[in-house]
Amino acid sequence: MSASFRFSTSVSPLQSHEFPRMPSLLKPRIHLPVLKPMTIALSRVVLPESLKVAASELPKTVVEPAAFREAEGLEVDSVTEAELKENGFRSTRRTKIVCTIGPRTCDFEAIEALAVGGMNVARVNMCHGTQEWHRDVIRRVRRLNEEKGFAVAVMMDTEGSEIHMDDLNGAESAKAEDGEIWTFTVRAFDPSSRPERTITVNYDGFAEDVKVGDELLVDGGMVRFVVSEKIGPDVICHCTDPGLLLPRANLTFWRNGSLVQERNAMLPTISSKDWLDIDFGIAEGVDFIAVSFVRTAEVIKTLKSYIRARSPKSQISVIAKIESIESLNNLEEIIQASDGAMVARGDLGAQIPLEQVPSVQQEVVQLCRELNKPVIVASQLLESMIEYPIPTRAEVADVSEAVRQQADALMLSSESAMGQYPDKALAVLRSVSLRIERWRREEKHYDTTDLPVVSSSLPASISEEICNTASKMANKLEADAIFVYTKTGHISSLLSRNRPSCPIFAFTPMTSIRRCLNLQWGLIPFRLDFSDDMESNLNRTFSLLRAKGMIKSGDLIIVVSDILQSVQAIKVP
Ligand SMILES: Nc1ncnc2c1ncn2[C@@H]1O[C@H](COP(=O)(O)OP(=O)(O)OP(=O)(O)O)[C@@H](O)[C@H]1O
Ligand SMILES: CC(=O)C(=O)O
Ligand SMILES: [K+]
Ligand SMILES: [Mg+2]
Repeated sequence: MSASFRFSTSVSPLQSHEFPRMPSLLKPRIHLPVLKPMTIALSRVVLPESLKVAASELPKTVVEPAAFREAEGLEVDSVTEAELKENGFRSTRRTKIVCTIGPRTCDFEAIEALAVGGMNVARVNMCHGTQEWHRDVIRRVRRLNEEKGFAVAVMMDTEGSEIHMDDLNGAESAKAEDGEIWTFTVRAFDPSSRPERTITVNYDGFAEDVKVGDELLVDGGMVRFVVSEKIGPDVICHCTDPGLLLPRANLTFWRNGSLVQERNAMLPTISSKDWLDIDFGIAEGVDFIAVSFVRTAEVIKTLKSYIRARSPKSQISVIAKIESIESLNNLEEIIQASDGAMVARGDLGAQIPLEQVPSVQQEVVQLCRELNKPVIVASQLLESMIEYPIPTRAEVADVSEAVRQQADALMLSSESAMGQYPDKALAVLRSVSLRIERWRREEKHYDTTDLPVVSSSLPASISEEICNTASKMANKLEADAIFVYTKTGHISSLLSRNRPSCPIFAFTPMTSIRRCLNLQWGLIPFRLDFSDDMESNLNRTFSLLRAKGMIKSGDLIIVVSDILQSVQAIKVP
């Protein structure tokens, strides 16, 4: 067995001989003319009929995201700082981590522990809890960022119009045994009047739509029932696969081996409750809105123009959750219209045969990279860690595969929301990511594939070419880091997309952009005010970073900026 395959419990600092440095390379420059920044025209908001009622219920004022403190100098969190100081650039983690915040992790200390453990994005799922609960969580994340210099972004995940069970009147779960008779109904009950083994379903057409003989799958098959009789609003079923029913668990029904989806298709992707949650998210200044059960690109476009109209200055990115058959049918248009995508394997696996999930994951990850959109791989990565302190070997293999595919981010769901070991689960994602990334680099597995052109105008194409060139240069010269100075964040995403072998230090004057960049592969975002004079920006950055011990003389840096369309290779003086 070669040394590089030897197991270690911690990620050891890489040996210096692994990164031969360029002997005496000083400032070769490739200069291109400075180009005018592009202006983006705002389109008018046209809400479809089905959304108009919901939208009219919303407050009329334009909501601005809450103001964030813009610190002086260079803003970076202590965890990144320590990591860079101790381990050097090469060993920083490239794959980002999203943690779902739930009852287990909602207090300030638990959120801080996740941030210290490497959480890049905190996700709140509007399926669960009240807006007040989520508001408290979002504000705690913001306080943590302000007090400790973190750039943890907040992602709000919409409930969507899936069919699901009620909240079991607050019970943690209910056990369905083999052969038991249960009633699924559209009638609602208060806790005192709920008949035994009766579940309310959130969708009025339910009893009309199911047929005797249909199979009812809870959470994609965790519990299974067969419909034996229909009595008015009540659907009588017997349990064929026993298990635990969890509050608000997702329901699908299957007929002759196929998912019944006609009815789902009539529900709006963004329900009236979702619009209220979206308004709440805009008001609270969330960084990402993840849209559940996206079916078409239209809904993404509508949401994006809605956000622009309500909060013109906000930087909210819209993430399309790929978790339905329709989303697969319209995949490219949906991803093109979005600011990123999530492979939401939980619901996806309830809609397509499980054995198709891995190839869909690979396809979505690849397509996102081609279209320059960040992609998150989500659900059941470390499911067993809800209960156990170590993952199964199969789970580690699954995480490794997502890292090997170079997805931008991995996501914890129940593991961090309500599991017993949120910090340990996070540590597993972190160490597996580091190990697999290092393995790829050692095997020189970094990508040299030519990515398709994404830019549609000349200035944008120039930026894109510069980023492709800079990444290739960084790989060939075995640079220590790429520095990118960006006001909008766009060029840093074009660098990230190349998956270069060294990390990318992204300097941006906006706190909100810094948070958004935290979802993207390989970017280490810093907040920094910079001028149009790149020479002085560089000198300032070098001295700030050197003072913090985060870079040292002789480090080879490739520099790109959206001020000056140029690539520079510089040795830190
Ligand atoms: N805010 C919350 N309050 C209470 N429980 C939560 C909360 N957020 C998550 N949970 C619990 O954690 C579990 C996993 O959370 P997560 O949001 O990832 O799953 P999910 O509901 O299956 O996702 P989705 O509905 O987006 O497909 C939930 O089923 C729920 O039990
Ligand atoms: C995350 C999510 O929504 C899913 O996996 O279904
Ligand atoms: K959701
Ligand atoms: Mg889902």
